[in-house]
Amino acid sequence: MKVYFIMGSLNCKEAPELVLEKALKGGVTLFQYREKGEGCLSSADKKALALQLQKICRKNHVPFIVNDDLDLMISLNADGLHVGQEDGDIREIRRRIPDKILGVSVHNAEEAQTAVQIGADYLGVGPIYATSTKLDTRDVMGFSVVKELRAKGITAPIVGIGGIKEENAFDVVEAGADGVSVITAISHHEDPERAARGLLQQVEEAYKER
Ligand SMILES: Cc1ncsc1CCOP(=O)(O)O
Ligand SMILES: C=C1C=NC(C)=NC1=N
Repeated sequence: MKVYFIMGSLNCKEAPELVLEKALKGGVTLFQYREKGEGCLSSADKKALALQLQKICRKNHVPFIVNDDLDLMISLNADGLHVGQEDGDIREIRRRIPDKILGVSVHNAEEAQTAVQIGADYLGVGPIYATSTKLDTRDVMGFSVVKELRAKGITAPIVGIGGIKEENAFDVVEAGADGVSVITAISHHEDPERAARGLLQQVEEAYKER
């Protein structure tokens, strides 16, 4: 969970395969393929890219997670799925993929408790900081939302998400997250390997403080 890279074709300035190769070299520990936004790939093109990125994750022994698209996840036999609060019935999804990683986006303790009770394997919490990558986010929460979830007894794995970069990753982990998930801090960086390495260093530094 330390450095959870998320991206799709629209988030990359160069070939997504190349960005992912570099990010993995820099120490990314988990990857999510999230093909979303105006003009994103669909059907055959989306599946073709997903297969390419899955192959690269396999080669690097990093789990490959699919965002939202349960059918794609099943057809690829991916390692898991990440869903939001609105992406269909989480109970139903858990029932259909009992042995896969299931990540759920949550925004407060109530949503977190429900997700854990249903059997979520990790929680994506945010947006922690302002982000222009996802336009329909809830209000920016700051890393205190992570502290609150821990204070309310949520012990499940948590990644913070939203506007996270090398400069602020430490605070998110120090607040109690197990890692950070990022899109543009890596995908828009001219050297994705260096970006990933810098994030990993900050996360591991914060681990020592806990
Ligand atoms: C998918 C998602 N969910 C909450 S914020 C966000 C976008 C995160 O993108 P970035 O890391 O570029 O801010
Ligand atoms: C919206 C999201 C929140 N958290 C994570 C980890 N992934 C997402 N796609």
